[in-house]
Amino acid sequence: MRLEEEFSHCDNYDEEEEPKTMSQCSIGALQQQQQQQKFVVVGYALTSKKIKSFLQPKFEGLARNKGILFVAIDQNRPLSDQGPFDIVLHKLTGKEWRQILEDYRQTHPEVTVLDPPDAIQHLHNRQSMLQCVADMNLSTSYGRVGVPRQLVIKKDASSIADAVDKAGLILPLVAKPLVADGSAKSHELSLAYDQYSLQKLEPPLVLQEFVNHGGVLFKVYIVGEAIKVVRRFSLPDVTKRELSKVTGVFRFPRVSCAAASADDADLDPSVAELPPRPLLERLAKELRWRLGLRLFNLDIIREHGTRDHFYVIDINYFPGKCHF
Ligand SMILES: Nc1ncnc2c1ncn2[C@@H]1O[C@H](COP(=O)(O)OP(=O)(O)OP(=O)(O)O)[C@@H](O)[C@H]1O
Ligand SMILES: O=P(O)(O)O[C@H]1[C@H](O)[C@@H](O)[C@H](OP(=O)(O)O)[C@@H](OP(=O)(O)O)[C@H]1O
Ligand SMILES: [Mg+2]
Ligand SMILES: [Mg+2]
Repeated sequence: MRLEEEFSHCDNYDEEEEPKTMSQCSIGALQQQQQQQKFVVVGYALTSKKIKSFLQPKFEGLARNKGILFVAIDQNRPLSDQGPFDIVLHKLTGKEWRQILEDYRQTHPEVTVLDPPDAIQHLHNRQSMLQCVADMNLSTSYGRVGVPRQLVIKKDASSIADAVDKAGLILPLVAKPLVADGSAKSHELSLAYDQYSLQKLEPPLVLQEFVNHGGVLFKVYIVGEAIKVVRRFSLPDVTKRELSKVTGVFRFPRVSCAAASADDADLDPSVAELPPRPLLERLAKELRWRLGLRLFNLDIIREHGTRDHFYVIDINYFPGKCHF
């Protein structure tokens, strides 16, 4: 079932209505509302960090006014004893949890599990994450979309320089932990400027060619068939001059996450121009199908000096700051 269909019978709710919190709704009023129409019940299993960022009271109130109820899943009780749910929304890691969800999907085909755990697992490895984009080889009259050239190093830091040389990768390189499981460590990235310093890196990792993109990236949020694009500040370009002078490996912070939105900044229009909508729609549609996911975002950059050469550098499941 399409995500939009799940919510379609909520469409007669007044969007402008002021959201009410649970405490504002009297039990009687809630029961009356429940009798009048069917609620869409979303069972959620999220980390406390995610609950804080995503399930804010205002959002829950707005959802309730639209006929959508969020109910916490108790991880200490069997999932089948809870609910009934129309949707299970989750972002937890661990083999045990994945198995619980897979079993539940088999026994409850009428419930939409957002999203299937195996499909999400695909994004937890930075190599398999971008494989779909590479396979797609998208090239249209609006532009082309690829992934930066990259190399996986499973172990042995002393062999990295040779491997990079053999693969013909061009410095500087972005070093990213191979596993992207949402842990703080999985977001510890660094930029390596010279061959000699590569031995300082800690495998397992992915080494990706750094693509100059004018210091701005685009985050494309995908929720079912809806997409939303925002600008974020990113790493600045590395000039040839800088590359010839600088040596070493430099850790960098989660720049696109921490940085303020670049949407209102005074930017060079050729850098700030959003990627063409038809190109993003085609990319999103294909990725939804290939990844089997309905709730994710991707980071895409435009190669500086070009109008239409794009690179996807990251894909995240159920990201934090959806701007819908
Ligand atoms: N190949 C690349 N070329 C240029 N800049 C890059 C490249 N890869 C990453 N970056 C920069 O590093 C940042 C972090 O990289 P990436 O998005 O892969 O990490 P992440 O930890 O998964 O981020 P997120 O918080 O979005 O999950 C990007 O937002 C971008 O600024
Ligand atoms: O909406 P954007 O700016 O893209 O930020 C998200 C990141 O891209 C995701 O990688 C984070 O999720 P993980 O920490 O599970 O990777 C995600 O963390 P969250 O799931 O804890 O909210 C966000 O920080
Ligand atoms: Mg990213
Ligand atoms: Mg990421």
